[in-house]
Amino acid sequence: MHLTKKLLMLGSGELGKEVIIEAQRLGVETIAVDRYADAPAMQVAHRSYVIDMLDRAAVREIVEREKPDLIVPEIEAIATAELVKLEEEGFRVIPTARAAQLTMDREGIRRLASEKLGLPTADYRFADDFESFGQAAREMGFPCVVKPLMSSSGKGQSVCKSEDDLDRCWQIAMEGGRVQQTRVIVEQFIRFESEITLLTVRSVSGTAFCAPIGHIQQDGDYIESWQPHEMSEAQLEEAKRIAKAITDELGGAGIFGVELFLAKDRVYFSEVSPRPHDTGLVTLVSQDLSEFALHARAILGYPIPEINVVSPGASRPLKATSELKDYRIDGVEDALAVPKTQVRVFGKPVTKVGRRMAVTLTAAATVEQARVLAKEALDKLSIRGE
Ligand SMILES: Nc1ncnc2c1ncn2[C@@H]1O[C@H](COP(=O)(O)OP(=O)(O)OP(=O)(O)O)[C@@H](O)[C@H]1O
Ligand SMILES: NCC(=O)N[C@@H]1O[C@H](COP(=O)([O-])[O-])[C@@H](O)[C@H]1O
Ligand SMILES: [Mg+2]
Repeated sequence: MHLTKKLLMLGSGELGKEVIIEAQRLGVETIAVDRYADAPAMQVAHRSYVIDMLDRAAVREIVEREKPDLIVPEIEAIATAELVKLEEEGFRVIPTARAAQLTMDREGIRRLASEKLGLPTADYRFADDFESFGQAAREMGFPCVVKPLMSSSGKGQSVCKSEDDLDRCWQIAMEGGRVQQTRVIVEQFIRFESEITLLTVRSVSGTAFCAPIGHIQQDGDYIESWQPHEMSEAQLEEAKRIAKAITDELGGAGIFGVELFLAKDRVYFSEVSPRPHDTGLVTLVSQDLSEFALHARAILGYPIPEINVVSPGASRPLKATSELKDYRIDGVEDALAVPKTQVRVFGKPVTKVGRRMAVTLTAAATVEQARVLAKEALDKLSIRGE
Protein backbone atom coordinates (compact mmCIF):
# COMPACT_ATOMS: atom_id res chain seq x y z
CA MET A 1 0.00 0.00 0.00
CA HIS A 2 1.21 3.50 -0.76
CA LEU A 3 0.85 5.65 2.36
CA THR A 4 -0.58 9.04 1.48
CA LYS A 5 1.23 11.40 3.83
CA LYS A 6 4.22 11.41 6.15
CA LEU A 7 3.80 12.70 9.72
CA LEU A 8 6.81 13.49 11.94
CA MET A 9 5.97 13.76 15.61
CA LEU A 10 8.28 15.69 17.93
CA GLY A 11 7.64 14.16 21.35
CA SER A 12 6.51 10.55 21.75
CA GLY A 13 4.61 10.30 25.02
CA GLU A 14 1.22 8.78 25.77
CA LEU A 15 -0.64 11.55 23.95
CA GLY A 16 1.42 11.23 20.78
CA LYS A 17 1.00 7.47 20.84
CA GLU A 18 -2.76 7.83 20.44
CA VAL A 19 -2.40 10.42 17.66
CA ILE A 20 -0.05 8.10 15.77
CA ILE A 21 -2.52 5.23 16.07
CA GLU A 22 -5.28 7.48 14.70
CA ALA A 23 -3.09 8.75 11.84
CA GLN A 24 -2.15 5.19 10.88
CA ARG A 25 -5.83 4.30 10.81
CA LEU A 26 -6.18 6.93 8.08
CA GLY A 27 -3.28 5.54 6.05
CA VAL A 28 -0.49 7.87 7.15
CA GLU A 29 3.22 7.04 7.49
CA THR A 30 4.36 7.96 11.01
CA ILE A 31 7.73 8.81 12.50
CA ALA A 32 8.19 9.32 16.24
CA VAL A 33 10.96 11.42 17.80
CA ASP A 34 11.85 11.98 21.44
CA ARG A 35 14.77 12.53 23.80
CA TYR A 36 14.82 8.90 24.94
CA ALA A 37 14.45 5.47 23.33
CA ASP A 38 11.36 3.24 23.47
CA ALA A 39 9.01 6.14 24.21
CA PRO A 40 5.28 5.23 24.02
CA ALA A 41 4.64 6.62 20.51
CA MET A 42 7.83 4.98 19.19
CA GLN A 43 6.30 1.62 20.06
CA VAL A 44 3.58 2.11 17.45
CA ALA A 45 5.18 4.41 14.83
CA HIS A 46 6.67 3.12 11.58
CA ARG A 47 10.11 4.52 12.52
CA SER A 48 11.68 6.52 15.30
CA TYR A 49 14.67 8.70 16.22
CA VAL A 50 16.19 9.71 19.52
CA ILE A 51 17.52 13.29 19.50
CA ASP A 52 17.83 16.33 21.74
CA MET A 53 14.72 18.15 20.52
CA LEU A 54 16.00 21.45 21.92
CA ASP A 55 18.99 21.22 19.57
CA ARG A 56 18.17 23.18 16.41
CA ALA A 57 20.62 21.31 14.20
CA ALA A 58 19.33 17.93 15.37
CA VAL A 59 15.72 18.87 14.62
CA ARG A 60 16.67 20.20 11.18
CA GLU A 61 18.66 17.10 10.32
CA ILE A 62 15.69 14.78 10.95
CA VAL A 63 13.28 17.03 9.06
CA GLU A 64 15.60 17.29 6.05
CA ARG A 65 16.20 13.55 6.04
CA GLU A 66 12.52 12.60 6.31
CA LYS A 67 10.90 15.53 4.45
CA PRO A 68 7.56 15.04 6.27
CA ASP A 69 4.28 16.53 5.07
CA LEU A 70 3.44 17.42 8.66
CA ILE A 71 5.65 18.27 11.64
CA VAL A 72 3.59 17.68 14.77
CA PRO A 73 4.90 19.00 18.11
CA GLU A 74 3.81 16.77 20.99
CA ILE A 75 5.55 18.56 23.88
CA GLU A 76 6.49 22.19 24.55
CA ALA A 77 10.26 21.77 24.83
CA ILE A 78 11.35 21.79 21.19
CA ALA A 79 13.74 24.07 19.25
CA THR A 80 10.78 26.12 18.05
CA ALA A 81 12.98 28.81 16.47
CA GLU A 82 14.11 26.15 14.01
CA LEU A 83 10.47 25.18 13.39
CA VAL A 84 9.84 28.81 12.43
CA LYS A 85 12.66 28.64 9.87
CA LEU A 86 11.51 25.28 8.54
CA GLU A 87 8.01 26.66 8.12
CA GLU A 88 9.40 29.61 6.15
CA GLU A 89 11.13 27.08 3.91
CA GLY A 90 7.81 25.43 3.16
CA PHE A 91 7.43 22.71 5.79
CA ARG A 92 4.10 22.53 7.56
CA VAL A 93 4.20 22.78 11.37
CA ILE A 94 1.09 21.94 13.45
CA PRO A 95 -0.81 24.06 14.21
CA THR A 96 1.76 26.74 13.21
CA ALA A 97 5.39 27.33 14.16
CA ARG A 98 4.40 30.58 15.86
CA ALA A 99 1.82 28.78 18.01
CA ALA A 100 4.42 26.21 19.04
CA GLN A 101 6.86 28.99 19.85
CA LEU A 102 4.39 31.13 21.80
CA THR A 103 3.05 28.27 23.91
CA MET A 104 6.45 26.81 24.64
CA ASP A 105 7.14 29.64 27.04
CA ARG A 106 4.65 30.96 29.53
CA GLU A 107 5.61 34.56 28.87
CA GLY A 108 4.76 34.38 25.18
CA ILE A 109 1.29 32.96 25.59
CA ARG A 110 0.43 34.94 28.72
CA ARG A 111 1.35 38.29 27.21
CA LEU A 112 -0.53 37.40 24.04
CA ALA A 113 -3.69 36.37 25.92
CA SER A 114 -3.69 39.16 28.44
CA GLU A 115 -1.94 42.11 26.81
CA LYS A 116 -2.86 41.63 23.14
CA LEU A 117 -6.25 39.91 23.34
CA GLY A 118 -7.37 41.36 26.67
CA LEU A 119 -8.50 37.97 27.98
CA PRO A 120 -9.04 37.68 31.75
CA THR A 121 -6.06 35.96 33.45
CA ALA A 122 -4.55 35.86 36.92
CA ASP A 123 -2.38 38.92 37.51
CA TYR A 124 1.30 38.15 36.86
CA ARG A 125 4.89 39.35 36.95
CA PHE A 126 8.13 38.00 35.51
CA ALA A 127 11.44 37.83 37.35
CA ASP A 128 15.01 36.94 36.33
CA ASP A 129 16.78 36.67 39.66
CA PHE A 130 16.03 35.98 43.28
CA GLU A 131 15.76 39.62 44.25
CA SER A 132 13.26 40.59 41.56
CA PHE A 133 11.42 37.36 42.29
CA GLY A 134 10.92 38.47 45.91
CA GLN A 135 9.70 41.83 44.68
CA ALA A 136 7.27 40.20 42.22
CA ALA A 137 5.90 37.86 44.89
CA ARG A 138 5.29 40.77 47.27
CA GLU A 139 3.44 42.61 44.51
CA MET A 140 1.24 39.58 43.79
CA GLY A 141 0.68 38.95 47.50
CA PHE A 142 0.83 35.62 49.33
CA PRO A 143 -0.03 32.98 48.45
CA CYS A 144 1.16 33.26 44.85
CA VAL A 145 2.08 30.65 42.23
CA VAL A 146 5.64 30.37 40.89
CA LYS A 147 6.50 28.55 37.64
CA PRO A 148 9.57 28.28 35.41
CA LEU A 149 8.84 29.77 31.99
CA MET A 150 9.37 26.46 30.28
CA SER A 151 7.98 23.42 32.06
CA SER A 152 4.90 21.24 32.02
CA SER A 153 2.90 18.84 34.17
CA GLY A 154 3.62 21.05 37.17
CA LYS A 155 7.38 20.54 37.11
CA GLY A 156 9.17 23.33 38.97
CA GLN A 157 5.86 24.83 40.09
CA SER A 158 5.01 25.77 43.68
CA VAL A 159 2.66 27.87 45.76
CA CYS A 160 4.61 30.46 47.71
CA LYS A 161 2.87 30.98 51.03
CA SER A 162 4.92 33.71 52.67
CA GLU A 163 8.11 35.72 52.66
CA ASP A 164 9.83 32.77 54.43
CA ASP A 165 8.82 30.49 51.57
CA LEU A 166 10.63 32.49 48.86
CA ASP A 167 13.89 30.52 49.06
CA ARG A 168 12.17 27.16 48.75
CA CYS A 169 10.01 28.21 45.78
CA TRP A 170 12.95 29.76 43.93
CA GLN A 171 14.91 26.52 44.35
CA ILE A 172 11.99 24.40 43.07
CA ALA A 173 11.66 26.63 39.98
CA MET A 174 15.39 26.53 39.26
CA GLU A 175 15.47 22.74 39.42
CA GLY A 176 12.20 22.01 37.62
CA GLY A 177 12.48 23.91 34.33
CA ARG A 178 13.05 22.05 31.06
CA VAL A 179 15.91 24.29 30.08
CA GLN A 180 18.57 26.13 32.02
CA GLN A 181 17.16 29.58 32.59
CA THR A 182 16.31 31.58 35.67
CA ARG A 183 13.29 33.54 34.46
CA VAL A 184 10.05 32.70 36.25
CA ILE A 185 6.43 33.80 36.20
CA VAL A 186 4.79 34.73 39.49
CA GLU A 187 1.00 34.57 39.35
CA GLN A 188 -1.72 35.77 41.62
CA PHE A 189 -3.31 32.73 43.31
CA ILE A 190 -6.83 32.28 41.94
CA ARG A 191 -9.34 30.77 44.36
CA PHE A 192 -11.38 29.06 41.67
CA GLU A 193 -14.36 26.79 42.27
CA SER A 194 -13.40 24.36 39.53
CA GLU A 195 -11.20 24.18 36.49
CA ILE A 196 -11.79 22.85 33.01
CA THR A 197 -10.13 22.08 29.73
CA LEU A 198 -12.18 23.22 26.77
CA LEU A 199 -10.92 21.14 23.86
CA THR A 200 -11.23 23.29 20.75
CA VAL A 201 -10.60 21.94 17.29
CA ARG A 202 -9.82 23.96 14.18
CA SER A 203 -10.36 22.06 10.94
CA VAL A 204 -11.67 22.53 7.41
CA SER A 205 -15.12 22.27 9.01
CA GLY A 206 -14.44 25.38 11.13
CA THR A 207 -13.98 25.70 14.88
CA ALA A 208 -15.73 23.17 17.13
CA PHE A 209 -15.77 22.75 20.90
CA CYS A 210 -15.89 19.49 22.84
CA ALA A 211 -18.00 19.30 25.98
CA PRO A 212 -16.05 20.81 28.90
CA ILE A 213 -13.71 18.50 30.81
CA GLY A 214 -13.50 19.05 34.56
CA HIS A 215 -10.31 18.12 36.36
CA ILE A 216 -8.44 18.13 39.63
CA GLN A 217 -4.74 18.91 39.82
CA GLN A 218 -2.21 18.12 42.51
CA ASP A 219 1.25 19.70 42.49
CA GLY A 220 0.42 21.12 39.06
CA ASP A 221 -0.39 17.76 37.48
CA TYR A 222 -3.77 16.22 36.81
CA ILE A 223 -4.99 13.40 39.05
CA GLU A 224 -8.58 13.09 37.81
CA SER A 225 -10.66 14.30 34.85
CA TRP A 226 -14.26 13.88 33.74
CA GLN A 227 -16.59 14.90 30.93
CA PRO A 228 -18.96 16.66 30.76
CA HIS A 229 -18.31 19.17 33.55
CA GLU A 230 -21.42 20.86 34.85
CA MET A 231 -21.34 24.62 34.42
CA SER A 232 -23.81 27.41 33.76
CA GLU A 233 -24.76 28.41 30.24
CA ALA A 234 -23.22 31.85 30.81
CA GLN A 235 -19.93 30.33 32.00
CA LEU A 236 -19.82 27.99 29.01
CA GLU A 237 -20.44 30.86 26.62
CA GLU A 238 -17.63 32.88 28.20
CA ALA A 239 -15.33 29.83 28.09
CA LYS A 240 -16.06 29.41 24.38
CA ARG A 241 -15.50 33.09 23.72
CA ILE A 242 -12.06 32.90 25.33
CA ALA A 243 -11.18 29.63 23.57
CA LYS A 244 -12.26 31.02 20.19
CA ALA A 245 -10.23 34.21 20.67
CA ILE A 246 -7.02 32.45 21.61
CA THR A 247 -7.27 29.66 19.01
CA ASP A 248 -8.15 32.12 16.23
CA GLU A 249 -5.07 34.09 17.16
CA LEU A 250 -2.83 30.99 17.14
CA GLY A 251 -4.35 29.74 13.88
CA GLY A 252 -3.58 26.59 11.88
CA ALA A 253 -5.37 23.27 12.17
CA GLY A 254 -5.57 20.82 15.05
CA ILE A 255 -6.88 20.42 18.56
CA PHE A 256 -6.14 22.87 21.38
CA GLY A 257 -6.57 22.27 25.12
CA VAL A 258 -7.75 25.58 26.52
CA GLU A 259 -7.30 25.59 30.31
CA LEU A 260 -9.71 27.78 32.24
CA PHE A 261 -10.43 28.50 35.92
CA LEU A 262 -14.09 28.90 36.88
CA ALA A 263 -14.74 31.33 39.72
CA LYS A 264 -18.15 32.45 40.94
CA ASP A 265 -18.42 35.49 38.72
CA ARG A 266 -15.54 35.04 36.31
CA VAL A 267 -13.81 32.69 33.89
CA TYR A 268 -10.02 33.01 33.78
CA PHE A 269 -7.79 31.92 30.92
CA SER A 270 -4.84 29.93 32.31
CA GLU A 271 -2.94 28.47 29.35
CA VAL A 272 -3.42 26.56 26.10
CA SER A 273 -1.80 23.49 24.56
CA PRO A 274 -1.79 23.54 20.74
CA ARG A 275 -2.12 19.74 20.83
CA PRO A 276 -4.11 17.07 22.68
CA HIS A 277 -4.34 17.59 26.43
CA ASP A 278 -3.63 15.07 29.19
CA THR A 279 -7.00 15.69 30.88
CA GLY A 280 -8.58 14.89 27.50
CA LEU A 281 -7.54 11.23 27.76
CA VAL A 282 -11.10 10.75 29.04
CA THR A 283 -12.38 11.36 25.50
CA LEU A 284 -11.03 7.91 24.56
CA VAL A 285 -14.22 6.57 26.16
CA SER A 286 -16.57 9.56 26.38
CA GLN A 287 -16.63 10.83 22.76
CA ASP A 288 -17.26 9.17 19.41
CA LEU A 289 -14.12 10.90 18.12
CA SER A 290 -11.46 11.17 20.82
CA GLU A 291 -9.26 14.27 21.05
CA PHE A 292 -6.59 12.20 19.27
CA ALA A 293 -8.87 11.23 16.41
CA LEU A 294 -9.94 14.86 16.13
CA HIS A 295 -6.33 16.06 16.02
CA ALA A 296 -5.44 13.52 13.32
CA ARG A 297 -8.44 14.46 11.19
CA ALA A 298 -7.93 18.19 11.59
CA ILE A 299 -4.22 18.22 10.74
CA LEU A 300 -4.72 15.94 7.73
CA GLY A 301 -7.31 18.34 6.37
CA TYR A 302 -10.28 16.00 6.78
CA PRO A 303 -13.76 17.16 7.80
CA ILE A 304 -15.23 16.94 11.31
CA PRO A 305 -18.99 17.12 10.70
CA GLU A 306 -19.83 16.67 14.39
CA ILE A 307 -18.44 15.62 17.75
CA ASN A 308 -20.65 13.68 20.14
CA VAL A 309 -20.32 12.80 23.81
CA VAL A 310 -21.43 9.17 23.74
CA SER A 311 -21.31 8.72 27.50
CA PRO A 312 -20.29 10.59 30.63
CA GLY A 313 -16.74 9.53 31.44
CA ALA A 314 -13.85 9.82 33.88
CA SER A 315 -10.11 9.17 33.90
CA ARG A 316 -7.52 8.57 36.62
CA PRO A 317 -3.79 8.52 35.90
CA LEU A 318 -1.49 6.03 37.61
CA LYS A 319 1.55 7.95 38.80
CA ALA A 320 4.84 6.42 39.94
CA THR A 321 6.02 7.20 43.45
CA SER A 322 9.64 6.10 43.08
CA GLU A 323 12.35 5.78 40.48
CA LEU A 324 12.60 2.30 38.99
CA LYS A 325 14.78 1.15 36.06
CA ASP A 326 12.76 -2.01 35.64
CA TYR A 327 9.17 -2.24 36.76
CA ARG A 328 5.84 -3.90 36.15
CA ILE A 329 2.28 -2.75 36.55
CA ASP A 330 0.30 -5.15 38.71
CA GLY A 331 -3.45 -5.44 39.05
CA VAL A 332 -4.55 -4.93 35.44
CA GLU A 333 -6.77 -8.00 35.70
CA ASP A 334 -8.50 -6.67 38.82
CA ALA A 335 -8.85 -3.19 37.33
CA LEU A 336 -10.50 -4.65 34.24
CA ALA A 337 -12.99 -6.47 36.48
CA VAL A 338 -14.43 -3.06 37.35
CA PRO A 339 -17.47 -2.53 35.12
CA LYS A 340 -17.48 -0.01 32.25
CA THR A 341 -13.76 0.52 32.67
CA GLN A 342 -10.68 0.27 30.47
CA VAL A 343 -6.96 0.59 31.16
CA ARG A 344 -4.21 2.06 28.96
CA VAL A 345 -0.64 1.19 29.92
CA PHE A 346 1.74 3.68 28.29
CA GLY A 347 4.84 1.45 28.22
CA LYS A 348 7.37 4.10 29.36
CA PRO A 349 10.72 2.36 29.85
CA VAL A 350 11.42 3.62 33.38
CA THR A 351 9.52 5.27 36.22
CA LYS A 352 10.29 8.58 37.91
CA VAL A 353 8.64 10.15 40.92
CA GLY A 354 5.32 11.59 39.74
CA ARG A 355 5.60 10.15 36.22
CA ARG A 356 2.31 9.13 34.60
CA MET A 357 2.54 5.46 33.64
CA ALA A 358 -1.04 4.38 32.80
CA VAL A 359 -4.61 5.61 33.00
CA THR A 360 -8.00 4.14 33.89
CA LEU A 361 -10.95 5.20 31.75
CA THR A 362 -14.60 4.71 32.64
CA ALA A 363 -17.76 5.45 30.69
CA ALA A 364 -20.88 5.22 32.86
CA ALA A 365 -24.44 6.49 33.13
CA THR A 366 -23.38 9.57 35.11
CA VAL A 367 -20.15 11.47 35.70
CA GLU A 368 -20.44 10.66 39.41
CA GLN A 369 -20.57 6.92 38.71
CA ALA A 370 -17.75 7.12 36.21
CA ARG A 371 -15.55 8.94 38.74
CA VAL A 372 -16.18 6.30 41.40
CA LEU A 373 -15.45 3.39 39.05
CA ALA A 374 -12.31 4.98 37.55
CA LYS A 375 -10.98 5.45 41.09
CA GLU A 376 -11.91 1.89 42.02
CA ALA A 377 -9.94 0.62 39.03
CA LEU A 378 -6.98 2.89 39.78
CA ASP A 379 -6.81 1.50 43.33
CA LYS A 380 -6.33 -2.00 41.87
CA LEU A 381 -3.22 -0.92 39.97
CA SER A 382 0.25 -0.74 41.44
CA ILE A 383 3.80 -0.32 40.21
CA ARG A 384 6.34 -2.85 41.39
CA GLY A 385 10.10 -2.89 40.89
CA GLU A 386 11.55 -5.99 39.25
N1 LIG B 1 -2.56 31.29 39.28
C1 LIG B 1 -3.02 30.14 39.76
N2 LIG B 1 -3.91 30.14 40.79
C2 LIG B 1 -4.37 28.98 41.30
N3 LIG B 1 -4.00 27.77 40.84
C3 LIG B 1 -3.14 27.70 39.82
C4 LIG B 1 -2.61 28.89 39.22
N4 LIG B 1 -1.79 28.51 38.23
C5 LIG B 1 -1.80 27.17 38.19
N5 LIG B 1 -2.62 26.68 39.15
C6 LIG B 1 -2.92 25.25 39.38
O1 LIG B 1 -1.83 24.46 38.92
C7 LIG B 1 -2.23 23.66 37.79
C8 LIG B 1 -1.10 23.55 36.79
O2 LIG B 1 -0.76 24.84 36.32
P1 LIG B 1 -0.27 25.02 34.82
O3 LIG B 1 -1.29 24.48 33.91
O4 LIG B 1 0.14 26.42 34.63
O5 LIG B 1 1.03 24.08 34.86
P2 LIG B 1 1.69 23.21 33.73
O6 LIG B 1 3.01 22.81 34.27
O7 LIG B 1 1.64 23.96 32.46
O8 LIG B 1 0.79 21.95 33.64
P3 LIG B 1 0.33 21.13 32.31
O9 LIG B 1 1.52 21.04 31.43
O10 LIG B 1 -0.09 19.82 32.88
O11 LIG B 1 -0.81 21.89 31.74
C9 LIG B 1 -3.47 24.36 37.25
O12 LIG B 1 -4.25 23.47 36.49
C10 LIG B 1 -4.11 24.82 38.55
O13 LIG B 1 -4.75 23.75 39.21
N1 LIG C 1 0.89 17.93 30.53
C1 LIG C 1 1.61 17.59 29.36
C2 LIG C 1 1.53 16.07 29.11
O1 LIG C 1 0.81 15.36 29.76
N2 LIG C 1 2.31 15.61 28.13
C3 LIG C 1 2.43 14.21 27.82
O2 LIG C 1 3.37 13.62 28.69
C4 LIG C 1 4.51 13.19 27.94
C5 LIG C 1 5.79 13.36 28.72
O3 LIG C 1 5.76 12.43 29.75
P1 LIG C 1 7.08 12.08 30.62
O4 LIG C 1 7.49 13.38 31.27
O5 LIG C 1 6.60 11.04 31.56
O6 LIG C 1 8.13 11.58 29.65
C6 LIG C 1 4.48 13.98 26.66
O7 LIG C 1 5.22 13.35 25.65
C7 LIG C 1 2.98 14.04 26.42
O8 LIG C 1 2.50 12.84 25.85
MG1 LIG D 1 -1.71 23.39 32.53
